[in-house]
Amino acid sequence: MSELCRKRLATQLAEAVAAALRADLASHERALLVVSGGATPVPFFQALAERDLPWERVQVTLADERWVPEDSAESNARLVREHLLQGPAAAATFVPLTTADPTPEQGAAAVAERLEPLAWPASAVILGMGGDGHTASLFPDSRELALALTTEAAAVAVRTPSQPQPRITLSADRLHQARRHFLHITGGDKRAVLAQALAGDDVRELPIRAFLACPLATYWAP
Ligand SMILES: O=C1O[C@H](COP(=O)(O)O)[C@@H](O)[C@H](O)[C@H]1O
Repeated sequence: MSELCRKRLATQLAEAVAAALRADLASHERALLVVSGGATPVPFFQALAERDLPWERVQVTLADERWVPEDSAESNARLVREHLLQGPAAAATFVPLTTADPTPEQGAAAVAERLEPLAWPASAVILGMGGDGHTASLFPDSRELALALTTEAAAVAVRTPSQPQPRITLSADRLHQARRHFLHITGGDKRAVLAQALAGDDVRELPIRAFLACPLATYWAP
């Protein structure tokens, strides 16, 4: 049953995101979509790829990325290429968040430069959330959490003791600027974390709280 629910959820989210892109493309030449990685978005990517959109006018980037090669099983870019940029959606412009530099600290400036020409503010940001309340790569134990929550820079390199790889994340400021925000989560554990986040206000404890103050269309299924 939960598999069917998650599929329906992904379809409904894809319809809402496609509508957002269509609305912005009616008045702008290009529209930017910011997606998250992890396991949850796969059926959403597949459903969105099937939408009838002028994909050649759509730009796609990531909310965050592990600093790994694109062919790594851990790469969010690989996930986007394999599940979203398929069929007509392959005509979209995809801007990944990694470079050939050995560390995200060395690559962050080049990534920021690559992001600048995109059609900001993004039409939509689809956030995920981990069981620790992280979203994008804003983790409770990231050394650069305070920086990522306050900087006006587009992207921040982050080191997180709980995570095996260094990462790069869009800053909270850049994510906040989007015209629409969606949260895509599944399962009872994440519902409980969201309920906990809604009941408090310390962003450093549960970074998802940074996005609860403005409209956050929440898509949840068991
Ligand atoms: O590490 C990450 O995790 C979150 C949630 O992933 P999920 O597998 O639990 O869906 C994701 O939003 C983020 O982009 C990703 O880098």
